[in-house]
Amino acid sequence: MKWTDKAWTRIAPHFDRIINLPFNQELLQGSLSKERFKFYMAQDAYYLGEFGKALSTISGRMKDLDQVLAFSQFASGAIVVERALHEGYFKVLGIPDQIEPSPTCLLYTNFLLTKSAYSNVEVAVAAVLPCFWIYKLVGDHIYSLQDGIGDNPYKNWIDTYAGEDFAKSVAQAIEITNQLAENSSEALQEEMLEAFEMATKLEWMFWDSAYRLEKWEI
Ligand SMILES: Cc1ncc(CO)c(N)n1
Repeated sequence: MKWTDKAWTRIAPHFDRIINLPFNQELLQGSLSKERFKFYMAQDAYYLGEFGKALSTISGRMKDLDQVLAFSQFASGAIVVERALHEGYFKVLGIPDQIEPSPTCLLYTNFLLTKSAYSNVEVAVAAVLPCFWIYKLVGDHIYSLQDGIGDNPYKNWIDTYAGEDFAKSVAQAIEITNQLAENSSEALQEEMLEAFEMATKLEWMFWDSAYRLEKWEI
């Protein structure tokens, strides 16, 4: 059994909960409030910058040069999307350039940065995989279900993650993770599963926190 099959079994119930989150249901219907989308966009721009740094760190820790290249391309991809948000949605929605990360956003990005720097590189790769895989599946799900996509104000955003370019990166990330897992001990594979599950939960929390417009209590 491939590592990613085991990983999927582990997170399947979390994935159902992600699909059913009010944020994603309303995004799909196009009824999500501007305020919530704006909050999400600002937090996601912060997230993408830190995610890019984590991917870059992983790139430098890889042995295989094809994998160094793949992760450095993923890193630039994340920063390119961050820049596009700044030039597109930030201007349209009136989001300030300096963003204070919400508690959940800080928790998630710090989790990724810590794993990428201090865990075995196999675990680091497993920790970033949900950022690819979950977004692809959520993007595809929303894309396939929504009626009259032309009318959805969030069409551009949905297209980013249901598109061909992102699909290629996701397939590559999945393949690399399986290659690394094949050469890892049972114990290391289990550690990879734990990191993968934790990141999946953090993805759930990220959408949930945006819907709640999460604030610092102090
Ligand atoms: C929180 C989050 N996870 C994953 C992605 C896609 O890489 C994104 N844009 N935002």
